[in-house]
Order: sequence, then structure tokens, then C-alpha cells
Amino acid sequence: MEISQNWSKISPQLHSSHSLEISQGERGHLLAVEMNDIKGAAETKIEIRGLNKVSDKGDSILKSVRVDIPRGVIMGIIGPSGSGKSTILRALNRLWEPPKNTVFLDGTDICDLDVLCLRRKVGMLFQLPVLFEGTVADNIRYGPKLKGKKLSDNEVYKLLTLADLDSSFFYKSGGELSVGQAQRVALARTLANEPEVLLLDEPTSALDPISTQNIEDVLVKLRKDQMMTIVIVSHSIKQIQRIADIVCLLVDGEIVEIIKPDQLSEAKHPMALRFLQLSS
Ligand SMILES: Nc1ncnc2c1ncn2[C@@H]1O[C@H](COP(=O)(O)OP(=O)(O)OP(=O)(O)O)[C@@H](O)[C@H]1O
Repeated sequence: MEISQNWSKISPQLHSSHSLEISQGERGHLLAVEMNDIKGAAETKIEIRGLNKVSDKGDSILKSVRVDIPRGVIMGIIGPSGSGKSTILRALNRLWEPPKNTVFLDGTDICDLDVLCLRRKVGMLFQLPVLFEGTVADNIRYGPKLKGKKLSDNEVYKLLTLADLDSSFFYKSGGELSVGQAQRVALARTLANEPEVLLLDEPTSALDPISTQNIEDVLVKLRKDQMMTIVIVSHSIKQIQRIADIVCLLVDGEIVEIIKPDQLSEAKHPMALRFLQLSS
């Protein structure tokens, strides 16, 4: 059973109304999301078309996941443990290799792209930051250096600022940092590759509320100032409500709701309501 969430229909070239249309069919609980007020949402950045994954034992991990992610939005993915959230995220930069013709970046099948080039364009941040040996500056310079580019001190300072870190961090080593600070360095290191898409897998679950807010502020700024497309997996409904434009609810490998975070209470799927109740 395939869900048809045809986000391309929001393109103004194709349709005058910018609504995100969802074929109801058997999935009557899926709600149409009005996209009019989401700046830049008319352009599709990532398309996922019928993505399936079956485990070695034959269990279905992803079931015909189909969704278009508009450019310049923050999409939150929520769902119970084991529902396939990380698997989807990992498919988007081929940490898990999706089948051909299932994931497209700007209309190109990501399987046809050079994998390192893809991962520069589609950067990823994990739950726990792992910094390389050396200074914070060395970490930030790492990605560009692989391409033969040495970032100037000034460029490193700019990236520190972008990740909400002051200049005193430049010469610090990873061991001197808190987890929250290290996460922001990991973010600066990812941003040094000038990604167009940022994938985040529970990036603040190990952080205190202030560090969490620092990261959230940076994400919102990146979306606003650079029209970056951001996909974030989070167990915190409150976090999703604070920063996301759109939320996808995944249950047992299927997308069962795509909805605006402030409309979660109108969601029809019982799991959406349960999530909401538990978070309040
Ligand atoms: N390489 C693998 N081989 C077999 N099963 C896997 C593999 N990777 C993930 N799975 C299974 O796929 C399902 C989805 O896993 P995934 O990590 O994507 O879920 P999740 O929603 O991100 O969970 P959580 O919230 O706990 O992180 C789980 O049942 C998991 O055990």
C-alpha cells in the first residue's frame, strides 16, 4: 500500500494553490498541509519515491515511504523507537544505500552522484559528536582540506560564529569541550562543507536545555538566512513544535501523518495523539 504525498503539486508553476496534497484513499487520516505561508516551499529539494527496506530476516523496515521535502524547510520526523526514522535519514546521504530510483536530490537520483560529493551537499549530524584529534580549528578545516582547500583563520571564525561559538574555541581541543560545545563544533565542521541539506539524528538528546536551545537557534537561522533544507529526527515533540515547519509521523516504517506541528492535535492517527499527550 503506497501513500501518495505529491508535494510536487505545491509548485506554483504547476498549481495555483500551494497546498500539499495527500491522496486520501485508504489513508483517510492523512491531512492536507497548507504550504502557502512556508517561504520557498514551492521547490522540491529531496524526493523520496516508494522507499522500501527489508531486513535480512525478511521484516519490513520501511514500507513504500513517499514524500517530497521542499527546499528551505525544517522537516521533523517523529515516531516510536524502531519505526525507521534513522533509516530514512541515512538513506538520504547513502549511509544506507537506498535502491536506485527512490531518492532524488534536485531531481537527480542520489545513487548516480559521487558519494563524497553527495555527503558534502547533504551533511549529517548525529546524536553524539565525535571530534577528530587536534584543535577545534583542525576539525572545522577537515572537510574543505579533503577537497584541497585550506580555510583561512577568518573563515574558521565565521563558522564558529555560525555555530554560536566564540573565537576562544579556535585553539581548544575536543577533550576540553562539553558535549553541547562539541556538538556545535561538529555542526561547524559539517557547515564548513557548505551543505545544501542538513540531516540531524536526535542532535540534542544528550544536551542540556541551554545547549539544546543554542543548536535550535542555529538551525532556525540556517533555514532563514540560507534557505537550508533541514531534516531532523527527534523524540521531543516540543522541539519539533519549536523549530519545524512540517512534521512527518512514522509508524512501523510507514508515514502515517504529514502535518504542521501546531496542528498535531488535529492528527487522526492514534499514535500522533499519544505522542502529543505524552509530551504535554
Ligand atoms: N542494518 C540493519 N539490519 C537489520 N535491522 C536493522 C538495521 N538497521 C536498522 N534495523 C532495524 O530497523 C528498524 C528501524 O530502525 P531505525 O534505527 O531506523 O529506527 P528509529 O525509528 O530511528 O529508532 P530509534 O528511535 O530507537 O532510534 C529497527 O527495527 C531496527 O532494529
